[in-house]
Amino acid sequence: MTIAKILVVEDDAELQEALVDILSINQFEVLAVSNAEQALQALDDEIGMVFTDIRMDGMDGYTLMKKLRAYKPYLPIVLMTAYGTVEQAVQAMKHGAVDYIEKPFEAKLLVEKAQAYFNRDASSEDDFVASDLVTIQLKTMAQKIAKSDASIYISGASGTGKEVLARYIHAQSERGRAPFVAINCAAIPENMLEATLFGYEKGAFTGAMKSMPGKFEQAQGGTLFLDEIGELKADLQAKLLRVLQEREVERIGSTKLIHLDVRVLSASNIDMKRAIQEGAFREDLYYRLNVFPMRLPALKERPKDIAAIAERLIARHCGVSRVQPMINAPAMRKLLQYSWPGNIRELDNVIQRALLMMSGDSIQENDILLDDVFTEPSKAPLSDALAVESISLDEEAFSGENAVDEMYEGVVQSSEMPDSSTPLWIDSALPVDLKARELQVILQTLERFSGHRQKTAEALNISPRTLRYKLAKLKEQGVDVP
Ligand SMILES: Nc1ncnc2c1ncn2[C@@H]1O[C@H](COP(=O)(O)OP(=O)(O)OP(=O)(O)O)[C@@H](O)[C@H]1O
Repeated sequence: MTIAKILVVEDDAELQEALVDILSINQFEVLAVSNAEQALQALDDEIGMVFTDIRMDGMDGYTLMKKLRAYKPYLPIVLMTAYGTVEQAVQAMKHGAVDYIEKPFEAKLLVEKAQAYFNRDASSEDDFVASDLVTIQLKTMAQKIAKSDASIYISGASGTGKEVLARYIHAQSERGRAPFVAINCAAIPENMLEATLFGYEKGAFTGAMKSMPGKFEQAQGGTLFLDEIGELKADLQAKLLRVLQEREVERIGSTKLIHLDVRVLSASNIDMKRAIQEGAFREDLYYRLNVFPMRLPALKERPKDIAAIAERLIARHCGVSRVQPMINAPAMRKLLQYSWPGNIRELDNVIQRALLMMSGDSIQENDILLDDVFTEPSKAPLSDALAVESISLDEEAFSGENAVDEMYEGVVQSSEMPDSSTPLWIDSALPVDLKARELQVILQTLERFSGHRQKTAEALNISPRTLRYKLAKLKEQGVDVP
């Protein structure tokens, strides 16, 4: 079994050394790196917690946190902030950091945080939230087949929770305490995929400075999850088939065969039957992967999951340091009536926005910003809507007292009218949503530029004066502006 480690990301060599010493003395396994790029490279299933500095050359700690979150939604991340960035750290906690510590800190505090969060990775049975009959049945089925070593192929649209289901199957299996290694076949550059999957020996190709085990080897004793398997090119499909048949792998540049004890789970959101018919995917490989097929329905096909998963997402984003708000009835109705084309990933975004937007102690209807604010009524693509928005933002004339309202008028008038007989402006929810959308665009852009006003104004294509005016307005309304 692998030993979980704490990843420390700190560019100050002396501080890094001190952190490693303190954690090691307190019996934690530690891996230290000096920047965010190295942290992303070092990330594997052995990392059970991250302490990261915020200001670093290259990618900063916030961006790192977001990337880590996308890859490992439950990984505890603690930000180490310098004086003056605490407010931003608090803001970052709304986006998924579980905690922060202000520099300089005492060794005792570091150890307390490590003890509180280390390995509090929630990849447990409770992760796969199931409240709708269809998902409850799927979960029961998953529990049964988890006990066997059968290959399972999970189909379902993007964001329906295929990886969550795969983790659940692994956790329920006898391999549950061994590694779960996930690889997204579409996310790795084609020329690196073979080496990533099967490993390589030092000198096997230019840049192979040292030998590396592949994902198959890393998953020894456990489970390998091959996501977006439909993206594999023909030559790799043939190699994968051979590895699955022989249960042996050969690193690139080596002739030594390594025996594998790995269960393989795979998933895809493309129509594999069609890919086979079109000759893009090997039928023999598909049947080897698909000993047991499971299909995750779209979120709209399992409406009873919406409330339960929304609550779980709120709990995840609030962590231990923020009181978890309730979703009031009109807000919940809005969630239930929506079609969720992006499934749970989209629900996750909506919940994060709501947590950012809300001001009282519960999430209200206006805090729910759906992606269809523009697309559904006007059938115009979101990009068009944003273009309209940025044209409106551009208008200096809008820096007056009624600027916001004038802006919405402009948007409504310049939007394409729906063919239905209901005029757009009769939709009473629209101006509120548009205002909220503007707030969201501004805050996201500000965040992207770490609060830098000039860069934010340039990116939004508005003058710094207009931005200042809008930020002042937001502050007046009680919005926490970074
Ligand atoms: N049943 C569930 N309960 C709670 N959270 C869930 C559930 N299913 C999915 N999620 C959350 O939804 C997001 C998307 O899930 P996941 O990555 O598993 O989807 P996916 O189908 O594998 O997506 P893709 O096809 O794009 O890789 C993640 O944040 C995940 O934690």
